Amino acid sequence: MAALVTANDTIVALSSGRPPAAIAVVRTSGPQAFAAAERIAGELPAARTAVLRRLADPANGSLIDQALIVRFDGPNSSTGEDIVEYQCHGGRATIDALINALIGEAGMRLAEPGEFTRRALANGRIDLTEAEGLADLLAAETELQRRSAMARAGGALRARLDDWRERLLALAARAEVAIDYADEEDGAEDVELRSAIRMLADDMALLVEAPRVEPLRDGIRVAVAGPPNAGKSSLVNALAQSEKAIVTPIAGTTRDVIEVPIAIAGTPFVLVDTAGLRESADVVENIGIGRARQEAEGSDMLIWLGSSHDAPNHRELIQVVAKSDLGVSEALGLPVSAITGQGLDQLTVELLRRASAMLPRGDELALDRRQHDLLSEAQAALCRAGELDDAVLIAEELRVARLAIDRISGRAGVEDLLDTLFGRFCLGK
Ligand SMILES: Nc1nc2c(ncn2[C@@H]2O[C@H](COP(=O)(O)OP(=O)(O)OP(=O)(O)O)[C@@H](O)[C@H]2O)c(=O)[nH]1
Ligand SMILES: [K+]
Ligand SMILES: [Mg+2]
Repeated sequence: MAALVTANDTIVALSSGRPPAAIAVVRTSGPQAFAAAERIAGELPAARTAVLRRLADPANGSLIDQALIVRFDGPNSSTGEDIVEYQCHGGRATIDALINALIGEAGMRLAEPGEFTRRALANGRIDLTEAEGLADLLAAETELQRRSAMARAGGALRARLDDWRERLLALAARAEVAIDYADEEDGAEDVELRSAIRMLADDMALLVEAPRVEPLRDGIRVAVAGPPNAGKSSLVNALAQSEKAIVTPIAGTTRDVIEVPIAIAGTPFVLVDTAGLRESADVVENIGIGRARQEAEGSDMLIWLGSSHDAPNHRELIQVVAKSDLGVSEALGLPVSAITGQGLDQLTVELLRRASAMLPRGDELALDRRQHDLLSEAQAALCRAGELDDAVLIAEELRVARLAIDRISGRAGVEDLLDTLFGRFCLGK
């Protein structure tokens, strides 16, 4: 893998949570990590053995703290570099004193967010899919999010990609042989090669079609839409069990799109309250209505409170008949009442039922959009290759597929992506 960062600097950061706390973990990684630790803590312990040491500031000899220190030797460390971890007392002043002493040493500086992980990636300790999984793991708030992120952070996707890459290289080698012996017409070998290519394409197709990470990461977007005064905001509040949206008897109360994140049984949803759809002369309301239409079409699910004749086209449309306590005139749809609570349980069950088809199950592998698009590219190239006769063209499609796989794992062409990714990390990770 290409070197992505020049690691002449040794980086320092508080890797544990916000102080004060019982214990803080300060990490250093880079070529000066051991030398700095020796000056502050004295002789270093054997690798991967925690020892208690007095920490003193080399600048003036004053005692900073008594702390456990652990040393990890590169390249077999989490970053691939020499690492020293300090587990000191977790008071603000203690942490500051230690960090100041560390960055006072030659070649040492504060780390940027995600920089430890970035170095792990640059040194091939993890691949891009594991770094992305780690970012999701740090952000996970529900149990479902945690398990899915764990699978990716733990290298399940990396292993799959590595396997595919090996197979692609082997197929490419066979295609090269076919090019060299093109004149000697060995039809049997061609048929075998093409069927091996199609098998690989089928393997990839399974993951291309699997549920995606985004609805799990960001919550499944459920638009609540319909005519003015249909009871949309009341329904959102009832589902969220909290008065998030303004409710009045005045038609046209809601103008902006209001997002209310909720978790139902560990599944993340974002309820989206919208402006009532109607012809309006009001400029502001019209903007809101435009946004409401966009949400109604673009959301993962749509709860529709209007007449079924006016319902927008949506794959996941849930037709409800609101204000059922006032009597249900139209038999089509699920009767719900924000006032009595009728139908709310059935509605939640329906949301969960549809959600389960959109979400990766447990630790089932799932891709995000970028990974999905690249894997589709690879798979499409293999499908084309499986139909070709000319070994030169087959070899070219195999190369296209391998490049796409390499971009998923970060072996090729991802520099533009790294800043965005590591911006999501906390300091010290
Ligand atoms: N009886 C009854 N009244 C309801 C129910 N839900 C809402 N209402 C009333 O209907 C009126 C409109 O409710 P909202 O929730 O503001 O309706 P909306 O669809 O968000 O309205 P806009 O944002 O203006 O489009 C309010 O007076 C609510 O109290 C219900 O289930 N039963
Ligand atoms: K209203
Ligand atoms: Mg409203």
